[in-house]
Amino acid sequence: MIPAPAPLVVFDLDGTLLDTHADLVESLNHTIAILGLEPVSYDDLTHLVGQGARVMIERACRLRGHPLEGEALPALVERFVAHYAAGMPGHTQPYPGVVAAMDRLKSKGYRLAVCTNKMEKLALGLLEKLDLTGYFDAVTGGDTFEYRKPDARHLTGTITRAGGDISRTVMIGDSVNDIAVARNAAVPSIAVPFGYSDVPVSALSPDHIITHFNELTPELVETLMRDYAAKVAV
Ligand SMILES: O=C(O)COP(=O)(O)O
Ligand SMILES: [Mg+2]
Repeated sequence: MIPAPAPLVVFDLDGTLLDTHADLVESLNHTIAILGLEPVSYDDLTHLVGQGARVMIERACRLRGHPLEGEALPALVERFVAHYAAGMPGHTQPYPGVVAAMDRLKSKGYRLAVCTNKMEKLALGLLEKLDLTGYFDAVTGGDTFEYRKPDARHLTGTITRAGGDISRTVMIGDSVNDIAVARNAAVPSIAVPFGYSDVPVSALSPDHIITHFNELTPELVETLMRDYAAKVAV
C-alpha cells in the first residue's frame, strides 16, 4: 500500500499565527502622520488589514478623509516598510497555544506552511526574529507570486513549495481571504475569531472554527480532511 502523503497545515500570518496588531498600528500611524492624518485605532485594523501594506495604507488614508492620488503611495509604502522592519519583532507574539499546536502536529509528521498577503520579506523577517522559521516547509507572501489570496493559486503554490498534497491540506486563517482561498482551492478551512475580520468569522462559513489553538490537534485536521473528501465525493 502506498502511504498517504504527509498532511500539511497552512497558516495565515497576521491575526492567525501572530498577534501583530500593536506594531501594525504603530507603523501605520507613523506612515500617515507625515500627511498630517489622525492615528487609526486597533478596531480600525479589522477592515484595513488583509491585502498587504499597500492596501492598508490606502484604506487608512481614505478612512481619514484623504484619498491618495497619483504617485503618493510608493513613498508611503516605503516609509511603512522601513519603520515596520526596523522595529521587528516589536510587540508581536505568537497567539497563545500556537507553538504547542505546531509542535503537536510536527511530532506526528505534519508539514507546516505560511500563506500570507504580507510582503514575503517582512513575513520571513518576523518569523526569523521570533525563532519560528524552522517550523515551516514554505513561507509565501503577497508578492511571492503574481497572484495572492483569495486567488487559489497562492494556496496551491504554497502547497507545492511545502511538498504537500492538496487532498491532505487544511488552511487556517482569520479573515475572508483565507476562507475564500481555501474554498477556491478546494481545501477545508479553519477560522480563528481573534484576528482581523470585520465580520464574525461564522459569517465566512469556514468548515470549522477554533477559539484557541488548544483545539488544533492532528485528530481535528484528519477529521476535517476526511469529511471534506467525503463531501466533495458526493
Ligand atoms: O498583512 C496583511 O494585510 C495580511 O496578512 P495576512 O494575509 O497574514 O493576514
Ligand atoms: Mg490574517
